[in-house]
Amino acid sequence: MTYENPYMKGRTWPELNILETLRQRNPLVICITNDVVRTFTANGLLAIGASPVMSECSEDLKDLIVHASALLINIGTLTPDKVSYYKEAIKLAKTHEVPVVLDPVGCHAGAYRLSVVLDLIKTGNISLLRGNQSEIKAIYDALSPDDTANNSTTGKGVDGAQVEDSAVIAYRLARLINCPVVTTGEEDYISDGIRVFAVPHGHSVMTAVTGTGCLLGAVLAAFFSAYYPCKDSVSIGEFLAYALAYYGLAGESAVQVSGVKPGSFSTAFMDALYTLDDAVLMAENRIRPVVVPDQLQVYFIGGTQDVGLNENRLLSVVEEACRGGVTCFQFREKGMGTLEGQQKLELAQQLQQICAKYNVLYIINDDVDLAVAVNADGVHVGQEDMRLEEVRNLVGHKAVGISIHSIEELHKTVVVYADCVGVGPMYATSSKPDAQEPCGPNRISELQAEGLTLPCVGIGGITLDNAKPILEAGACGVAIISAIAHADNPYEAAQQFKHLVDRAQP
Ligand SMILES: Cc1ncc(COP(=O)(O)OP(=O)(O)O)c(N)n1
Ligand SMILES: Cc1ncsc1CCOP(=O)(O)O
Ligand SMILES: [Mg+2]
Repeated sequence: MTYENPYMKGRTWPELNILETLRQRNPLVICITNDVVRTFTANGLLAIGASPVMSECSEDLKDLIVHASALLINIGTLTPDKVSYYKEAIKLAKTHEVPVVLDPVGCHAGAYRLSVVLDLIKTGNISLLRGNQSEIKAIYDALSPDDTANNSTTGKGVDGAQVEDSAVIAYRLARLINCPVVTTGEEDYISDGIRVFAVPHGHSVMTAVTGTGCLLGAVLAAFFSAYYPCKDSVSIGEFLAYALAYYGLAGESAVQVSGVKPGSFSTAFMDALYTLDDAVLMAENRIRPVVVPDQLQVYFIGGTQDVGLNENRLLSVVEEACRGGVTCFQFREKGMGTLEGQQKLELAQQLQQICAKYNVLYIINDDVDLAVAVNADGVHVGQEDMRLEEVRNLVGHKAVGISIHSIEELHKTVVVYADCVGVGPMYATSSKPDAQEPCGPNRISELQAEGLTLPCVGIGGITLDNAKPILEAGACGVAIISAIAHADNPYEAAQQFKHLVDRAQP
């Protein structure tokens, strides 16, 4: 039986034909790249169906940029005289609305490289930053406004070492510099500053072939040309996750042919980039949504039932809460007199626009069909709602949250299908008439001692005065209805919760 979404009235999301779109467009990718990888990059771009051109001076670039779909700047063989060219290229790209991918090769290994990269980022016109985990961490450490960044450098030379919390760093850096960040390593991560995805594809032999990292930067640049036609059905973060998955799958399939032999692999990899198609990409990708603790810090929940059944009031409270610094919003429309059908759909879309404006993660409560119809960032379900496995099948790479009240419920929950957890009620609540008995903050540490590793928030009866023990017990954040929705000033309330969580966390 085919799945009917009541909000979509026979309409379905169009199939994602990313590779076909890219190949049809045959995008011109201008590469300002390093001396070591030019041929490999050009061959790789041709193999994926793009059109490469290498450019070495601005006189030439002025002519080329008008036809370009993307510009790659790779600082691999950096010299001082190249820096003004990079800057001029970025300026030209901005004038012609051409996306710029920056590959900050080796910036963790030398202060000069790092200062150049920071200068280029400061132009505010980088569309995607792609580096290995050490490079991305070095940039994050240099730009991070607080002392949460650890200024130790990891890795030497241009090959990166594994860096803990790469997903968190990608998310934070994407927000800091306002552009998507890809960080590659044993597992790759991409964040657009709202969502985070893990892409566990590729093969270790790829690190034995010089230029595989640099070619990835060029490939990601080419993918920008295929994003526009897909943008209504997939976020830029998820789209770039597909690009990473394609690249890694090509690596895996090449190894099947070549074996673990760098020379033969190199040839087989070009063949695989050329032959891999959308059917394989869609069927075999192992892209995983990741919820990082930062996304859950201040998790506001609301529906018209929380604001006197007044839609406009809800819109304004949510906008104020987003402006005040909530990191996540859940649309929970539930109870007597609340909206249904088309009216609920329209309100969900308006709320989604507000969240997008403030880079706030947008979750739908209970109503999986609605989450699919509006293409929300995620969905939250409880123990009595749709089964997690079924939810996962319907929502693909959206974030999935689950409620857990007790150790018994933890044992009943198939956590592999979930990405985060709401634990509660922590305290007595008047916002959920059918809530269970309060379980108190210690329930969080008990669940973690019992094996819960997913990031979690406490929920239920939380105020500024009783939030701290929840964070001390191990929650990443607090989920709140009334303390924001009923506040005289929801903006200030949200801001105070954000300060409280920031202070409580290292
Ligand atoms: C973040 C978060 N945690 C828990 C809940 C409660 O979900 P559920 O138990 O399904 O109850 P309802 O909210 O559906 O009444 C939640 N919504 N969000
Ligand atoms: C949805 C939900 N789930 C458990 S308690 C609760 C209500 C939280 O609302 P409030 O923050 O007003 O207590
Ligand atoms: Mg529910």
